[in-house]
Amino acid sequence: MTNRDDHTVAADLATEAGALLLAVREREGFGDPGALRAKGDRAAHEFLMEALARLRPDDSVLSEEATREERLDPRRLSADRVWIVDPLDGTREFSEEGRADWAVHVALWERGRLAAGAVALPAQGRTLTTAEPPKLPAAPEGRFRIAVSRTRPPEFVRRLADHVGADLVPIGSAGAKISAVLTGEVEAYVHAGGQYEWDSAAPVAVALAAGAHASRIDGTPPVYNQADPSLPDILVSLPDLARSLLAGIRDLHR
Ligand SMILES: Nc1ncnc2c1ncn2[C@@H]1O[C@H](COP(=O)(O)O)[C@@H](OP(=O)(O)O)[C@H]1O
Ligand SMILES: [Mg+2]
Repeated sequence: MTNRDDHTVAADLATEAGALLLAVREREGFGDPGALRAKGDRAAHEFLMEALARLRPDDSVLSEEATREERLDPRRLSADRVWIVDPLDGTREFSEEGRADWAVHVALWERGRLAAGAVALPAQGRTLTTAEPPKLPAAPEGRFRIAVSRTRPPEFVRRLADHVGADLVPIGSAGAKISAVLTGEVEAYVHAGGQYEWDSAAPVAVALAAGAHASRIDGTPPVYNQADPSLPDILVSLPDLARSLLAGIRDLHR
């Protein structure tokens, strides 16, 4: 089993789950957003669980949509390889007609590091993947843009933006926001106040493979496949902006 195979598996499964989600949206319509969200979550989760069991039967899986018992299964903690998946990130945006800021995340954690990952953006018709990491844009000279949650923007990010000379761009889904950094729609993503490993594992895998900066907001590396999957804050940016963003965050927290 080569590394290349894992990159391709991640990309193919994310893309295929994304196609399923587009079909669910098409079939169900937007009349009952709660039902649409539930059907999307379930369809993508079941597809990914079945596909990983078939293609990688010896590996563990940590999925947002697993039951609490499945997520707490201690076998994952002694496994060498764990797929960390978010079948539908940006669930709220998925259920809003016309929005394209939702994603499917498939990452592979292997012996302490993210080994492969893919973020499908089905409504944007693209998948970002470690199989072929995106080429990063150059950082702008002057003001830049920081992506934040549409619904739960951390309180300090507004002050951070003023401090470092940036504008805020609200976007749904952690995967869509990190992808926006990698494709040049924004230059950074800052989040704090709550999130889980599946929200960031796949997009961080792609970001790191592309040469972007990805860390906790205190500058330490994000660590995955922990007993408690809470990973409440994250900073992803073009590499040249990381130093001033981390310094700005430190200044504000003093
Ligand atoms: N304060 C918080 N606590 C827990 N999860 C959070 C959170 N803020 C954001 N998230 C999760 O991070 C993902 C991106 O959120 P946002 O679009 O607001 O930036 C969403 O994942 P899901 O859509 O998979 O639930 C959301 O649930
Ligand atoms: Mg999520």
